[in-house]
Amino acid sequence: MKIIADENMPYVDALFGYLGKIEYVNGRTLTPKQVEDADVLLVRSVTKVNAALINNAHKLKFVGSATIGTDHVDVEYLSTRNIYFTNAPGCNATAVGEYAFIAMLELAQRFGESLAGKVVGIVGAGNTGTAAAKCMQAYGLKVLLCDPIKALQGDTREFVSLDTIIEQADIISLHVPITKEGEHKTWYLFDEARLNKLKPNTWLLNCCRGEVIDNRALVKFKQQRDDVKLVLDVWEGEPNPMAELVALAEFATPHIAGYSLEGKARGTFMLYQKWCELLDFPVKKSLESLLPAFQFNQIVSQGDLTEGQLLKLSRLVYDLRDDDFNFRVCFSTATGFDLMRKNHTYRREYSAISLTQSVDYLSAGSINPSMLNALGFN
Ligand SMILES: NC(=O)c1ccc[n+]([C@@H]2O[C@H](COP(=O)([O-])OP(=O)(O)OC[C@H]3O[C@@H](n4cnc5c(N)ncnc54)[C@H](O)[C@@H]3O)[C@@H](O)[C@H]2O)c1
Ligand SMILES: O=C(O)[C@H](O)[C@H](O)COP(=O)(O)O
Repeated sequence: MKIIADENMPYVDALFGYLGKIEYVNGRTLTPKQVEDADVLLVRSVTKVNAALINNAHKLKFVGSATIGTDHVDVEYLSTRNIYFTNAPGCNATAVGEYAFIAMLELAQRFGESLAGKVVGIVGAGNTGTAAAKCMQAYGLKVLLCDPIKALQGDTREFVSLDTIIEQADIISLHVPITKEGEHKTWYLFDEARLNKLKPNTWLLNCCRGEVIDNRALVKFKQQRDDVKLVLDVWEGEPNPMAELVALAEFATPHIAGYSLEGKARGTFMLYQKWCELLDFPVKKSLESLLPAFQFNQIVSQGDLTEGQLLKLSRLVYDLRDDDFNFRVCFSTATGFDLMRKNHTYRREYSAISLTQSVDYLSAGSINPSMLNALGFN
């Protein structure tokens, strides 16, 4: 069996190696010729899987995308060809949630503010939005959720309108899929008119898809409204984001909010599980056995933990400043965006750290251990 896999997908050898011959490819430049004799195609979000790519791949029976988003796949076409398709819903939700939370801690520190006490509006309360909300709520922040689709589906959480979020939230974090049609379409959800409604000093984070914000309008808006702070992980026109916008963002990264080792491993693992299920093979491997122990896997706390110390602790698993710095150096070269993603050093999730507290830990005013556990620490 021939398995074609994106070179940026970890653990393919460990999970699929015994099933066939694996060939690694650059997902962005993959050609029809390269997939012609594939039985299995494993991709990430940069590969457009459509008739143009797989028309001549007559043996192809399985396409797996180790991602949450599916906007790069023509799912209808795959179904007309009877090719099984699966993605990996939720695989990197924790990574995205922690990225958003850590970015907020970073903004607070950079601008001499306290994150505690702020109201956060989450737009899109699915896997990543819920993971982000979990961190915010663990830290005691008031969270407003906007998800008209979930509300209609009977989700029992409390939801508010997007207008309410814009009016009331100090921080807005976007977690919707990109959709171009329908009542709830998200393409340019934040257009010029909506951006102009943002209240003073709003922090706006986009970790979902670049086109959810009209990037040109955002440049114009931010040039006039520097009180608004931006954290942008995704961009219109990837892998070539607008240079003006990168310069205006407080934190800028190349679509790596979901790039924790756990998140990427989970993505590949979910495809492996689906493939085994389909062939009625036993699942012989476990996700835990793939992950190495983290360098700082145990932390002993000697006392109070302030917001600044929580940020320092968070930087052990993920230092956003490094990615922001490296991105600004490399994004404008022809391959900079993709190379940074390819060579990205895997960060870990909070769960990679176990906390042990010394007896005097629980003093007044400290961030207590149950809060850290709720954030995701072990
Ligand atoms: N930056 C990254 O690395 C990264 C990682 C993972 C996912 N993503 C992107 O984030 C998107 C969301 O991921 P997820 O796992 O949370 O998906 P999900 O499907 O679990 O949740 C998305 C939610 O958005 C809601 N929604 C849709 N249209 C909306 C609208 N107009 N207003 C408010 N809510 C709306 C849906 O009802 C759903 O609950 C993915 O589709 C993907 O494009 C990016
Ligand atoms: O949809 C997703 O899951 C993310 O956008 C994904 O993690 C992006 O990473 P890529 O697949 O491009 O490596």
